[in-house]
Amino acid sequence: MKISDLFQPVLHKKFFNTDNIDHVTITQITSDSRKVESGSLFACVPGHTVDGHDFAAQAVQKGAIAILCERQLDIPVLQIVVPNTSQILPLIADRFYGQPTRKLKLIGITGTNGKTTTTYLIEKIMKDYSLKTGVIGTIEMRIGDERYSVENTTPEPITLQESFHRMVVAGVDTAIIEVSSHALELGRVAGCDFDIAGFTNLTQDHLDFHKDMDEYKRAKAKLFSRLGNTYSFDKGQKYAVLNADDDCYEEFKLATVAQVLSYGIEKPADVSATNLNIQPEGVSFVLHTVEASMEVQMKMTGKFSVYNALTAISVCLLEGIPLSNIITSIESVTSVDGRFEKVDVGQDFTVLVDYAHTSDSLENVLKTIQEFAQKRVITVFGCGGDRDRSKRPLMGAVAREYSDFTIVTSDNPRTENPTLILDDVMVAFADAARDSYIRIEDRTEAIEYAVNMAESGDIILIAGKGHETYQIIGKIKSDYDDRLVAKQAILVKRNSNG
Ligand SMILES: CC(=O)N[C@H]1[C@@H](OP(=O)(O)OP(=O)(O)OC[C@H]2O[C@@H](n3ccc(=O)[nH]c3=O)[C@H](O)[C@@H]2O)O[C@H](CO)[C@@H](O)[C@@H]1O[C@H](C)C(=O)N[C@@H](C)C(=O)N[C@H](CCC(=O)O)C(=O)O
Ligand SMILES: Nc1ncnc2c1ncn2[C@@H]1O[C@H](COP(=O)(O)OP(=O)(O)OP(=O)(O)O)[C@@H](O)[C@H]1O
Ligand SMILES: N[C@H](CCC[C@H](N)C(=O)O)C(=O)O
Ligand SMILES: [Mg+2]
Repeated sequence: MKISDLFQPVLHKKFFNTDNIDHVTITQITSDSRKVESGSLFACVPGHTVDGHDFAAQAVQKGAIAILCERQLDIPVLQIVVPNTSQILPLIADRFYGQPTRKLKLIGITGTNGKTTTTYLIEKIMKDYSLKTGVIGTIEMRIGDERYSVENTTPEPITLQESFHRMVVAGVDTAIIEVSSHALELGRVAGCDFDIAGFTNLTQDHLDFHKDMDEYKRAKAKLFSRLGNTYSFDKGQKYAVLNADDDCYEEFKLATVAQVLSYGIEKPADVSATNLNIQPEGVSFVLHTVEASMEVQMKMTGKFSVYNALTAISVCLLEGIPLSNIITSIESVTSVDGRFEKVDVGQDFTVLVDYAHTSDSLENVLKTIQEFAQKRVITVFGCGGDRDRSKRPLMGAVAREYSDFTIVTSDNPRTENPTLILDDVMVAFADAARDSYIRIEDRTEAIEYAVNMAESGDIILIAGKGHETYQIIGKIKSDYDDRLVAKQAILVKRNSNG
């Protein structure tokens, strides 16, 4: 694409080291010098760890023919200087890839918990209705049935727009993406033309990145405040799907010019659920929409699953999918990878692996388990390193309150000292009965301990890593899967018991 076309709408730009930009054509945009190919535009982004400007010379050596930067650099190559590269990048990425989100229906789901599950439910309903879908989120990117790995829940803008472009080429009708608060704060989704924005809930997480809960909330609010008033009106009506039971409801409703469809269980809402019956094998409820009331029998369980279902049902109703089709699809979903996933090799106790990594999600999952637990609940969990420190004692307190026995262990310590992370969690156990908890830093040993102590009818919850297939210690990412470790521990226990 011609540089002159790419930058045509960008204000406050200055070109250096060129007499005429009309003939300069670039073949790729990247903000990572390691990914530069011949003919690239390299965008220098000041990051949290390093400054992309320091890699400009390297990028040119690798074949970059133009640099987008915030200050003129002493390198003899075409430079486009703008006040803030991070702000411009999403817009030119969108332009470079042919404004793909104007050619797709785009659904964004934000909130602290439930994004992955909700996007999965929406995908299932749409696929069953013969729509071609694309999904981007924590676990992976999917285009139709093809799966691709991702680095972030919401990728940086170039990868994001390139992914949408691939979806357009593949004939996708609707893209469904998880929109993280990091993405909203860092402007990763600024080039996206959302049609529907959905909100799950807001509870504490990521306070290492956001200054406080207010700032975290403001980041989430951006998805709704920008919906329908910043980018393009050509695709038709915009909708916000909001959780009437969440404290943010009124604020987000006021923040958006889009039409609001509300859902809820406690408060009156356009789409609501009553008569919840939570069982180990699923939850049933009566669904009410403006159209009808009907009984729904989900194979996923817990009140939180009903919330996720309500969000997905609301989004799909707005997309014009018949209610009966929606319900049939919702009822057919058994589980989402690593969410309340059973590890079953015929043992006489239950083992559940779940991605709960916040105090709210842990509480939801444990409360659900308590609804049907007959014997002891044994919880194995830890907290990630280089992440919100203040959630550690909160998760500890939740585990302590809702478990008969807690095993505190490691979960991706990253560059932090695992012992000190566990110390932060253990604050919650300062005055707990000595026989109600243990700390075992090594996660495999912790899981083995839980399996070995389990008796018939007990329930073990292994929380925090869910679908993850790795453990990050220091900067080393090694293969690790709670489900495989638990399976192995059960088999060893069985063999040693004869
Ligand atoms: C805090 C945060 O979001 N960090 C993201 C950010 O990293 P950073 O600011 O540290 O970047 P940096 O390493 O300083 O590099 C600055 C620039 O120099 C470039 N560079 C760097 C090195 C080099 O050799 N050459 C080079 O060109 C980099 O490509 C970058 O453009 O930019 C990187 C490149 O786009 C991201 O991969 C990285 O996400 C990291 C991996 C991360 O862990 N992010 C998490 C916190 C995150 O975003 N999480 C959310 C929510 C998760 C949830 O759902 O709960 C998510 O959406 O994933
Ligand atoms: N609606 C909900 N409310 C509260 N907790 C939930 C909800 N849905 C799921 N959970 C819990 O939160 C965990 C994470 O769910 P999910 O992966 O769907 O959320 P997410 O928002 O995508 O998380 P992340 O921010 O890590 O991407 C689940 O394993 C479950 O324990
Ligand atoms: N997307 C979340 C996942 C946390 C999962 C947990 N296993 C951890 O590593 O803390 C994050 O990066 O904060
Ligand atoms: Mg997710």
